Amino acid sequence: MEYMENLTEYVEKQASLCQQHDVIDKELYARYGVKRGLRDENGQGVLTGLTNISQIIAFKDVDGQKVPCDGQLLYRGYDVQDLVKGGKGKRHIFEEAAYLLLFGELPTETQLSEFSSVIAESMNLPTNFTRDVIMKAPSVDIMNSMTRSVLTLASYDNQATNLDIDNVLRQCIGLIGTFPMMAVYGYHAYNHYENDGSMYIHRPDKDASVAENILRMLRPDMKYTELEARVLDIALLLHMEHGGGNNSTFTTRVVTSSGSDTYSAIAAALSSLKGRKHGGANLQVMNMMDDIKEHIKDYHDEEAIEAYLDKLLNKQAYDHKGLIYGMGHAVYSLSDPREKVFKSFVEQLAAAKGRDEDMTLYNNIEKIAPKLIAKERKIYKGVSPNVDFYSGFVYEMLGIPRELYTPLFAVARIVGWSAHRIEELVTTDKIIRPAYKSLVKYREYVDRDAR
Ligand SMILES: CC(=O)SCCNC(=O)CCNC(=O)[C@H](O)C(C)(C)COP(=O)(O)OP(=O)(O)OC[C@H]1O[C@@H](n2cnc3c(N)ncnc32)[C@H](O)[C@@H]1OP(=O)(O)O
Ligand SMILES: O=C([O-])CC(=O)C(=O)O
Repeated sequence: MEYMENLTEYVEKQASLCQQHDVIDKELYARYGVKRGLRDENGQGVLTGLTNISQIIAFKDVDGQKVPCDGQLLYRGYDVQDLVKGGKGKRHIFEEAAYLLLFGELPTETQLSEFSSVIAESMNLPTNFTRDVIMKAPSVDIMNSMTRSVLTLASYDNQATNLDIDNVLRQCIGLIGTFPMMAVYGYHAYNHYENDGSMYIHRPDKDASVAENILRMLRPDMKYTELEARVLDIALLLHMEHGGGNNSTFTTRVVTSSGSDTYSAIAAALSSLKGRKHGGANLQVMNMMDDIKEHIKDYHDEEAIEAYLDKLLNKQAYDHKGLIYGMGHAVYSLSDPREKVFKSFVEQLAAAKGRDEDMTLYNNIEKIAPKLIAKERKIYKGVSPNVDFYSGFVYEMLGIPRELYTPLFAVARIVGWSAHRIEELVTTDKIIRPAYKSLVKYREYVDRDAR
């Protein structure tokens, strides 16, 4: 107790030194031509690599001018919206896109069936891993629990550091198969030990798809409807991949480039994804919506909604960070195509589940927030709702607990991380090491007794 009090006092005193010595005038970035966040104001990222895995389109060329356009996302050249349409009425949509991202081609029926079986067979953790690792020190933060599980899996792999492509592929497939278990079992352990809920550890069904198995392992009765599994399958497809530059994939590539092992690279990627400005935003959106609902009684009252959002931007509401979660994107301008797909079925789902009033609130935020952000921040490329805006609402309607929203993002994105790790190993083989302009001025050393 005394130690903690002393430490609190000490860090409060010392933190001001960090503030004083670590602040850098934003003007200097422009003066030295350094791009904050490695992007220019139009969202154009500093080029750091080449990739064949996916493409994000946010601008088009009109008479030699670069102009913002509706967003488009291509997985190995195929538009995700076409992948969603092509998967209509089918199972294994996630597995199909995973095959495409990992191996570069759409699978034939036989290839898909073989791959889906391999993934289902890979839903298999080492003996007692659930008891010894996942159930130990359970936490509300399932992303941390998954990270710990991933790092611990390395101890069970006698080829953990082998970087041969077949070995890395084996490890990646193993992680694609076990991520849903780490996430769902991690939740059940937390729910039991920290939340006084019941704990059930259902084994995955080898004949079920990844989406079906998530619902099966999550629910006490292991039951789900075809529609629920299909919606989750599509949600996973939409979250699988987003270029090499998104924070968690770039993390994967950076760690991979140093020659580190698969478990370490993926643990780092998980640590990145959970951040509130990246994959963690889906949880923040829902918590922010709770706060909005507490303060706004009439969801049709656009003036009241605007006033609340204005408070958010001015750090006077919710978490006082000045962000409207689920809005804005580092690259997209007019729209995020994934949000559009979500929206197309979220409306039907909301009507079926009697959530029309909530839908009205979402619609109004979607209409008002971009204009307000554009007014109060310097946005040069346009701002629109992103993939995280509706995903939490969809998961809520599927009865999925909030603790699993960001982990579900990881369950999908492990495929993109895997594809990029393999591409980095196959093709680049050069350590990533960008430069920082140093503002340091040389100082003569001062003896301790003379300071
Ligand atoms: C899966 C994903 O990762 S999708 C993104 C999920 N994240 C969120 O939803 C969190 C809310 N959104 C954001 O914080 C941002 O839009 C980000 C992090 C996604 C992108 O940020 P940036 O790359 O800085 O975007 P951009 O260059 O267009 O932003 C310009 C300015 O507007 C601000 N801005 C952008 N979006 C928002 C927002 N939703 N709320 C408040 N301010 C915003 C930025 O912070 C930036 O301010 P700054 O110049 O003072 O740093
Ligand atoms: O691309 C980004 O910066 C963030 C994003 O949408 C994703 O990773 O899906």
